[in-house]
Amino acid sequence: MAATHFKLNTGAEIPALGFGTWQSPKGETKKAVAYALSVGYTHIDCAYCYGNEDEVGEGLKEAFDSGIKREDIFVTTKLWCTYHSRVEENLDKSLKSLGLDYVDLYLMHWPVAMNPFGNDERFPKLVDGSRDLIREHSHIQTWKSMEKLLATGKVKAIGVANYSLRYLKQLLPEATTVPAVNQIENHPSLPQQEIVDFCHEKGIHVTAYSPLGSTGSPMMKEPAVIKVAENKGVTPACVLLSYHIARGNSVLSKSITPERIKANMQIVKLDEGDMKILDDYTAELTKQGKLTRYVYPAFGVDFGFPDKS
Ligand SMILES: NC(=O)C1=CN([C@@H]2O[C@H](COP(=O)(O)OP(=O)(O)OC[C@H]3O[C@@H](n4cnc5c(N)ncnc54)[C@H](OP(=O)(O)O)[C@@H]3O)[C@@H](O)[C@H]2O)C=CC1
Ligand SMILES: O=C[C@H](O)[C@@H](O)[C@@H](O)[C@H](O)C(=O)O
Repeated sequence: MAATHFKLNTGAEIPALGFGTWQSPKGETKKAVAYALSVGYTHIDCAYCYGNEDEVGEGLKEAFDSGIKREDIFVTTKLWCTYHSRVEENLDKSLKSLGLDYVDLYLMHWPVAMNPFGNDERFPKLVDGSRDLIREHSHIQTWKSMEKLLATGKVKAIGVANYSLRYLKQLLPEATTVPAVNQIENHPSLPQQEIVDFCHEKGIHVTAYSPLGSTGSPMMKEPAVIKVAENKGVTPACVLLSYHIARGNSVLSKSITPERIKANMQIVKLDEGDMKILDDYTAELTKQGKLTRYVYPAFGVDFGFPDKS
């Protein structure tokens, strides 16, 4: 059987499969979250910048009212870039919207600070249309503020997201607390094996995001994925989600469609032969210089990912 949980460096367990909420629209998010929890998801991934945490909170409330216990659900949310100098304030806003008094995991969403006093609360821009960044506020400074949250009891663990090898190597020598998690884009078109290996070596759990290739699930059409799905008699989505668990990582999938939410709970154990087909596909893309990153917001920052540097 495939793993259902992984242990974090805090000793807590993170469910291997999580439910994503990015781009879940207003009017749909509460239903999607409540449905996901009702069919057995135990891990919900949120973020302040998704602008829908109030509806996620309503979905959580519906689940708690139905008898699901808070301690049985793993909730992650993320510090947004305009709050790098006001970390606890951003956490408090998320907790209020979510209707919770703690989250299981609090992540730095991107290792770059944006202007807290700019022309937009979440996405401030300069007159030339570029993002209004505070380049002199380093991600290490932000991490030090996040470390202080542990004593408040409002977060059970802290971690990072979108950290490349370069950024991890800058952070770790300065960190008092090793991040519990690095949440990164991951799928056979972008396995980021060097980051995964480094994180595993340092006791940092990896969570894969956009496993289906994000909006429109483009990864489901890849012939290698379809081949493994046919061999195993499962769906391409099942292969794409199971791939991470076989690599020792948790995975987040998002949907607002009830049938898909339920179908995405199917995880199977991929064997060496299945993984070889997917790894060969990655090797071929690498050879052709065709690795694909689907999520790369226009910060105008070199985050140190080799495919984007
Ligand atoms: N830390 C970070 O910076 C990031 C974190 N994340 C997190 O990871 C989560 C997952 O990643 P996300 O980018 O949303 O993308 P996913 O790879 O989960 O793909 C979501 C898309 O696939 C569709 N879909 C879902 N299941 C199926 C299925 N079984 N068959 C066909 N289509 C399907 C969804 O459609 P529909 O909803 O219409 O059903 C949606 O269009 C996010 O929601 C977020 O929580 C994601 C990106 C960045
Ligand atoms: O979590 C999902 C993504 O990182 C998302 O939060 C960003 O892409 C954001 O929309 C942005 O434009 O910076």
